[in-house]
Amino acid sequence: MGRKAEYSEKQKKGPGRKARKQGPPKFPKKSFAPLDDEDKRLSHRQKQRVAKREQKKVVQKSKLKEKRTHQPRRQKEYNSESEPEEKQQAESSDEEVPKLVPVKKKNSNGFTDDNKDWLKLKSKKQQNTIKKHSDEEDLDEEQESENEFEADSDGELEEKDNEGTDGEEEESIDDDDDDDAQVGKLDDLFDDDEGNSEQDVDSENDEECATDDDDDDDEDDDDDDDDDDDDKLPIERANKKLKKRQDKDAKLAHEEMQMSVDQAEVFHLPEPGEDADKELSLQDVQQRIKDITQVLADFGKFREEGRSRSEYVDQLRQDLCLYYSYNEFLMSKLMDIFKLSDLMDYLEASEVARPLTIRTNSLKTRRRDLAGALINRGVNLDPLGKWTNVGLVIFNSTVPLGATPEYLAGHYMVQGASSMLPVIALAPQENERVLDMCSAPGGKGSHIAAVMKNTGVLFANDANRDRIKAVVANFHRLGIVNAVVSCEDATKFRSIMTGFDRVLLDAPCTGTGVVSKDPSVKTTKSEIDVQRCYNLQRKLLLTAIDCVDAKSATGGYIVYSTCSVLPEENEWVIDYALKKRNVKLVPLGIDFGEPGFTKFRQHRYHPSLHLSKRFYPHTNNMDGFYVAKLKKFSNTIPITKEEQEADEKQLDDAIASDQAEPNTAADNEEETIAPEAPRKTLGKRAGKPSLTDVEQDLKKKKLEKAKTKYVAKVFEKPIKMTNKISKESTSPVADTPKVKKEQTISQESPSSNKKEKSVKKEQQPDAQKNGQKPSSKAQPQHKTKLTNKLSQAPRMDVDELPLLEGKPIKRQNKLKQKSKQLGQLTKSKKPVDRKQKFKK
Ligand SMILES: C[S@@+](CC[C@H](N)C(=O)[O-])C[C@H]1O[C@@H](n2cnc3c(N)ncnc32)[C@H](O)[C@@H]1O
Repeated sequence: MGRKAEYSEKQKKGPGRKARKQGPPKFPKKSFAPLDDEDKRLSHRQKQRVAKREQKKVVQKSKLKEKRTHQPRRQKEYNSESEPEEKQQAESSDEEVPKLVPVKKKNSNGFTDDNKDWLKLKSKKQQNTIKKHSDEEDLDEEQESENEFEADSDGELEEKDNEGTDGEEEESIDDDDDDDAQVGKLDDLFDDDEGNSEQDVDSENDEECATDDDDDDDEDDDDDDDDDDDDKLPIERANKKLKKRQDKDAKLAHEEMQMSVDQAEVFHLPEPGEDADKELSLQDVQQRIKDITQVLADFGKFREEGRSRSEYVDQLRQDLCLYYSYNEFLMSKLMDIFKLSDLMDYLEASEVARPLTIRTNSLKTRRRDLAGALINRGVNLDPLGKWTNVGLVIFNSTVPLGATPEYLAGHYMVQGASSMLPVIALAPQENERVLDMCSAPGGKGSHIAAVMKNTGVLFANDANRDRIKAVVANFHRLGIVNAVVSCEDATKFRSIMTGFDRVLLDAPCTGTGVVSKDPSVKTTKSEIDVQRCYNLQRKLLLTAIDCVDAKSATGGYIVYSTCSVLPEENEWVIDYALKKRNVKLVPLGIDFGEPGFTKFRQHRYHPSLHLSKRFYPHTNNMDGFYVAKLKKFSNTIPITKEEQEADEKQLDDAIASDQAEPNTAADNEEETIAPEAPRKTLGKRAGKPSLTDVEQDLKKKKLEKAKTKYVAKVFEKPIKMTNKISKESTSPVADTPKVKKEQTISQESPSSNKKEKSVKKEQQPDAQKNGQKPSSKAQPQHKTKLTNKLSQAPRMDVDELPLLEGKPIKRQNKLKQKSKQLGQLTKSKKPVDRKQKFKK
């Protein structure tokens, strides 16, 4: 492109020149113009280089020829020592060039290329001595490569040289077969270039030395590589060099990592009692949990010398208890159930509340309509999952879900996702006879009735008289009309009614699966609680099986469920029933959840137990739950009547002893449940997954204790009201605690303080409390009567009253009412004169 420069004389300027085509560009003469012939004269040094290059090319061509024509001769010539002579000959005649081939055959390391694979120099010294022999040759080669380098920088020259030699090369190649020529040419170039590349290789080695001065191991390899490099093109050499460097870097990085791993600080497991000396923060504990987890993950690698696995596990258990506020018993159980990684996930998930879910009451509305109505009220919701067509998950709401018009109209039930699973597994049919053995507060029972479309008969039973009220209330609200509600001890139900198509046993349990809802489970459960539940559950399950008719046309199924994750309350119970009755496990018809255990520690269960399912908060985002479905295939009992009676007796004894056993729960409850007393459990919120029986007992005890305290405060005060009141009151020892008690009361219920004071004045002293014999029998009887009345009064625990009915608000008022009633009751009995006497 562009115009050609013209170096002739300037054109004369004249008229009309602007209209003419613009002339070629003009340069100052000879500034950028090509050199004339006289200017092409080479300097002395350049001429030398050109001569050298010519000479080299001739040598290369001769070598090429020699290779192809005298291949066998090579070996001989390699051994030849007459290099200088041969070199001279090669310079003198092209025909004699083949004889010169040995010049390049012996490489700088002193052995032939053919042997280089197995020969290696032992030391650099040896290498140097061998090098000396080829010094002369090397000098030449160095000179050549230097020339080449200079020529590279002198582009024009090189181009010219190549042009000059191309013809010759082509000629020599034409002599041979084309393919051979190509292959041969390349091979030979690689063979012959040893001298040429010497300088490059040296410089390369220098570089490497600079970077890896102390890398002696690599030295030999490098030397070997040098030989190869001699045969390579510059770009190949550069590539190889780069690769070599990368390999070295990778090797170094690996070594460094290995060193850092080896030198990594070994986690120090604290000695027993070491923690007592220092103050541990929660972060420290958390870090230690992480460290121990890491050690246990690769015990062989990270363990501290002389420490056993059990020591680490013990420390981990302690730390987990501390961090997540569990007692050691429950933490040990969980550590047995879950793998370490799963355990962490489970514990973490249990710290977080599960999503709030509701179940559409299909007797009154459709899920779509309900969702629309609630969305209009500012509820953000979604269908719960594909597995249910009635569940909705609530993300957030601007209105309380237990007080919406839809709730009050019975369009939905607030119910945990896991609570829907047992009914899905039970799959009740229309017009069947179904028994819900432990029904209160009626979450699953109402679900059953809805699935049955209010047809057939649902028997909803619960042993707890108070809780059964919640069942009635919920059934009314939800429009259930096919239910018979009973309040019986379900263990005796086989003598009440049998022949059911299906039975649901949502058994009382320890509630270890619902710690996110009730964190007290973490610290209150003990071995005895588990044992107690296990015994009751076994008895209830055998009864449930006995109540089912194996010949039912549509059913013959029993579903067993708990909100516990302990195998003792789940797989153990089912395994027991499989042995004692003609039942088999069948699939639940739920396609998620973990399979039930077929073995747990040293225990082995029936293989079909994998058909039962476990649901976990960390895997299913629902409360820990267990569901098993049994099919009764025969109404006969596979054990003899004696065995059956023996089993019954054994279970009864176990249950009785469990009840007599003092509660070892961490709250130091002193009271025990009377064996003959019905296992009255305290209320739960409607729709909330059920609390365990044991837990309910615990709550009951707490509540009763609180109430007893309250009553005692009211009725103990009259202790001071004896005739010796004035004497006693003067005694500082006797007075002090009483004053304290009064203060406590006034703090707790200021409104009733006056009445209490007046009661105190009138009441006779509690002789037993004072260590004296009671003066009259009537007084304790009266007290007992009132206490019993109180204990029979509806429980005031928040959980007892269905949250969704908004009753908890009344709790305080009820207490006040009760105190008022008591006050009035005692007031009416006050003799006036005593009051006046006291005033004086
Ligand atoms: C897990 S809850 C049932 C929850 C219920 N299925 C629901 O979905 O709302 C266990 C129930 O078993 C009851 N229960 C405990 N022992 C019982 C017994 N021997 N007979 C009948 N019911 C009993 C408790 O009162 C408690 O309400």
